[in-house]
Amino acid sequence: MDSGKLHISVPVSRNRVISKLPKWYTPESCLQFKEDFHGKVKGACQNRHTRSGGLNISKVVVVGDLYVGKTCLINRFCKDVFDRDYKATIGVDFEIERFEIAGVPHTLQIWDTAGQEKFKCIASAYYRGAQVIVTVFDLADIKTLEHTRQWLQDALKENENTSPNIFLVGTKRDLLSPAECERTENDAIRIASEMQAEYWSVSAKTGQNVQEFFFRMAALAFEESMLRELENSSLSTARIGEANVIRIDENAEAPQSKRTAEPGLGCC
Ligand SMILES: Nc1nc2c(ncn2[C@@H]2O[C@H](COP(=O)(O)OP(=O)(O)OP(=O)(O)O)[C@@H](O)[C@H]2O)c(=O)[nH]1
Ligand SMILES: [Mg+2]
Repeated sequence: MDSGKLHISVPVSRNRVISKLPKWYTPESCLQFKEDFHGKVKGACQNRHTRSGGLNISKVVVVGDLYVGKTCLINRFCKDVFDRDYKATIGVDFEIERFEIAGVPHTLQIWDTAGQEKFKCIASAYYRGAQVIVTVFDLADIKTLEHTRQWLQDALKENENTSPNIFLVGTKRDLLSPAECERTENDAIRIASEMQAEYWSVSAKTGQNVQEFFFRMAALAFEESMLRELENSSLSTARIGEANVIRIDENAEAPQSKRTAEPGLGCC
């Protein structure tokens, strides 16, 4: 063991293993048509060369109007549950999801923010450092789609020097007929292309497209993070541990699962 480092071997659950780059939702809604990971990333994964020693984390921030279904979407993926009763998110919550992608461990830190206006300034304090921004709207409530531009603008303001991956996600697909869904999707895809976002329609209630969306997002975030790391470490590379090994700095603050920020601090 390296001095000052603690090695923890925790297996990634079998349903979080991604071996190939997952496909887009539809070709019209997609920005990246490649069928496989970038050649440099595949090479690095095969040789298991990264600098991070396997502690590879992407921060995902989920934003959108109140009641659009952000929390339900995250809970469907992370816990495979659906709650029909509305419980507003107070400030922010977060979930940690660990994956093995192309044989390399990768973690998503998923920040679920409150849509209610009174919590906006608490939530926006957590936008900084996002590698992925997920802008969510309700397919059955068209004005929530119009508001996504503002949500994205606010999230990007806190990430000016980076280029986060952007997704636009329409929820509650189960509430719409196929014809209604198609009409709203056409509008959403137009807005997504203005935002330079990839578009997905999902239902947290039925689970439709939820895993597919999170796998695609995790894989693209992983690829970006690997490319960034390869660029930064072209001279000094270190061999990472075997897959499923996470190396944690003892001095680093350990992330806790599901933490709720205290409301009432600061400006709101
Ligand atoms: N039919 C249906 N209802 C959904 C779906 N997703 C969420 N809902 C319902 O929509 C309501 C709001 O869901 P939440 O996930 O709490 O909404 P939110 O965006 O997190 O809201 P805030 O935390 O206030 O920002 C709840 O009553 C859910 O049961 C879905 O896919 N289908
Ligand atoms: Mg919520």
